[in-house]
Amino acid sequence: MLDIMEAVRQAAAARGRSLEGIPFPEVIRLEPGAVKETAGYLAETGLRSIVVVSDAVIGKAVRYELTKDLIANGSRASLVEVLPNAVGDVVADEASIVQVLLEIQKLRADAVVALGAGTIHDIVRYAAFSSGLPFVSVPTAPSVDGFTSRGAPILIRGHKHTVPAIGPSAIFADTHILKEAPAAMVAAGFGDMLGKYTSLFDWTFEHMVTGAPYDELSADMTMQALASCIDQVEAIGSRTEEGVSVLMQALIQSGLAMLIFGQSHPASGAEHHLSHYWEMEFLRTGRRQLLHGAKVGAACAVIARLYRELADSGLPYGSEGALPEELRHAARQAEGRWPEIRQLIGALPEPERIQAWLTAAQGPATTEELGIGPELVARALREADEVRPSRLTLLRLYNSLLRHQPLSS
Ligand SMILES: NC(=O)C1=CN([C@@H]2O[C@H](COP(=O)(O)OP(=O)(O)OC[C@H]3O[C@@H](n4cnc5c(N)ncnc54)[C@H](OP(=O)(O)O)[C@@H]3O)[C@@H](O)[C@H]2O)C=CC1
Ligand SMILES: O=C(CO)COP(=O)(O)O
Repeated sequence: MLDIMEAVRQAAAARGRSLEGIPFPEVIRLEPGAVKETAGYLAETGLRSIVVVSDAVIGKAVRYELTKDLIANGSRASLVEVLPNAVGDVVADEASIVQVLLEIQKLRADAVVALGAGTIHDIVRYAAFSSGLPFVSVPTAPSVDGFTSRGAPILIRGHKHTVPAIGPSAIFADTHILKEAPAAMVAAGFGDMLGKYTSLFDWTFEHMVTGAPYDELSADMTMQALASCIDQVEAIGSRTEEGVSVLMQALIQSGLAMLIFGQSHPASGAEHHLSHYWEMEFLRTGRRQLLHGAKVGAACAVIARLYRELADSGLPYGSEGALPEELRHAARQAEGRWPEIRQLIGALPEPERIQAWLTAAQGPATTEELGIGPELVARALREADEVRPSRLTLLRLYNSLLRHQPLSS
């Protein structure tokens, strides 16, 4: 398998792009048995007082072996099981973060290990960042692209904010462990990657109509990671060693693209805003959470359908004069550049194609299959852009124009 960092360096060099100052992980291992290297890395780095964070779901055997290795390497180790909320979900919220912070303080820790999937990583990246400590990533499922990113999407008083934090100092992705992850989590990782079709479109759109920063290297890395998953969808769905490795490599690469750009634009557009909206709604109404990537995959098809309709109908102009200046300017730009924008929308896969890929990856393909009803889908389409008002997705411009339409008599 191609060394991931070497591929990044080559891609950057081909563009004459400097990677100076970007806080990449020192070590990226994606191989069978990689978890065994964790304790040695920490000891060699002089990090001896380690808090290992997981939740009860992770196999006791992995936690036991890791803790045993840390002690054998002369480290002090403390294991924290993040507790679930009232409905039984471990979520990245204030309570979980404080639970980890208290343990870090009690042990006077030098470093924190995230042993888990996306949620555990976000709790740890924020708690470690707040404590000025490094964290090491040991992913247990190829379910999200957040392992190597540096933004932490966390729930504060029920609202999903993404706050700056840190990426891992090292990542030990053990394919023996990843391959045993539930099929639904593997399919969710594929769904998170499929969402890059619409996130990359939205990023390009925002750049075109507002001049917001765009980074070709991050965009190309993300697109290439997505293409490798499409290419291997059958192997991913069958959870072969090769399929799971390709998926995990893509998720790491997509996370690195966010790390390089410094924000999540390459990986997160309107499809993520729909997913976050549904997550917040489930939390508010006391329902058990759905997997992030499963929501993103289904939302990608919903957004692709809407954008294709807009390509045919055009945006609902007429009220742009009532928009705040920034949005008014963007609306004018979008009007002027509509032929190019239509062409970009035309390059998005058809929603049915997206759903067929999700099915091939053994995941839910539609919002109905996920248990998200039509009313909630429609409401999210109308309101989800408010989850990230600073991002000018096509959904946000469309909704802003609709919201400012004069009331008809
Ligand atoms: N920072 C970023 O850039 C990104 C962050 N995210 C965030 O990630 C979160 C979602 O993470 P996701 O991975 O989908 O789900 P979770 O981390 O919530 O994991 C879901 C459940 O699966 C369990 N689990 C993990 N690994 C295994 C395994 N090998 N076998 C059995 N069960 C396992 C988890 O336990 P455990 O908790 O121990 O892992 C948990 O109980 C969201 O909050 C999302 O916003 C998503 C993408 C990017
Ligand atoms: O989930 C993400 C990328 O997959 C990041 O999401 P946000 O941009 O909403 O933080």
